[in-house]
Amino acid sequence: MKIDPQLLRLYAVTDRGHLNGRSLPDVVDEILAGGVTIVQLREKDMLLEDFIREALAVKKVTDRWGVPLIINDNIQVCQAVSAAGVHVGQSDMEAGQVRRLLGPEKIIGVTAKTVEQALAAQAAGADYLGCGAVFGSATKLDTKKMELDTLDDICRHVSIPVVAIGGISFENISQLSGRLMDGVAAVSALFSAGNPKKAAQDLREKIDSMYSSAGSAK
Ligand SMILES: Cc1ncc(COP(=O)(O)OP(=O)(O)O)c(N)n1
Ligand SMILES: Cc1ncsc1CCOP(=O)(O)O
Repeated sequence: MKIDPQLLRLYAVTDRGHLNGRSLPDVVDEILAGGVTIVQLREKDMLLEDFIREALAVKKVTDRWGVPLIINDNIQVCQAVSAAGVHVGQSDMEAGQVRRLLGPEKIIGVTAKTVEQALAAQAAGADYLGCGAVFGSATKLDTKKMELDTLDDICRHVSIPVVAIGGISFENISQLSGRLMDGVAAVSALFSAGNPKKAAQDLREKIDSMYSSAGSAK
């Protein structure tokens, strides 16, 4: 397995919409100080050169913490900044094609909403899966809620690690206790927090206690 499942424990997905005047690299620095284990730069509406400039600034921070930076959807940006990998969804470039373009070393994450999609992504060379939205999401409105039993079903069918995403907060994260995913991904719980470092610390504490009582997911 290319990616240590523990790297996915607390997966931060960025959203500049939540920054309230703060700079993205600064907030990323704070959440990394709080215990985030991997960062995905997610930009839906940015010119390539701006995306690359931002990715370089964020990568400076993630490199300082020794944490991988994943780029949402954009292979060109991943290659331009030597990011650790790319995350793609079901309506983005197909995972096998991403693997052919990026080669064997880069991390490829794929969104899977069904066991069939999960198995296809794994067969195509995905290194981890993102599954949700487990609690819905106000950040991504074009996503459907995923039942927690579907999340577990996907985890049982694949050997690559799985991260749950969608509406996960300090208040509801305990509902994931005993579920089979390897980690949780969050946007608003980290990026809209008044104190992002504390938000990450609090989530990380809950996650660590979930895994110390439940043991490893697989
Ligand atoms: C870790 C993780 N899981 C799922 C997603 C969703 O990806 P996708 O389906 O491509 O949707 P967008 O993020 O592109 O809106 C993700 N980004 N990260
Ligand atoms: C990118 C993505 N994919 C499924 S839900 C989601 C957004 C999660 O954001 P939040 O943690 O704020 O609900």
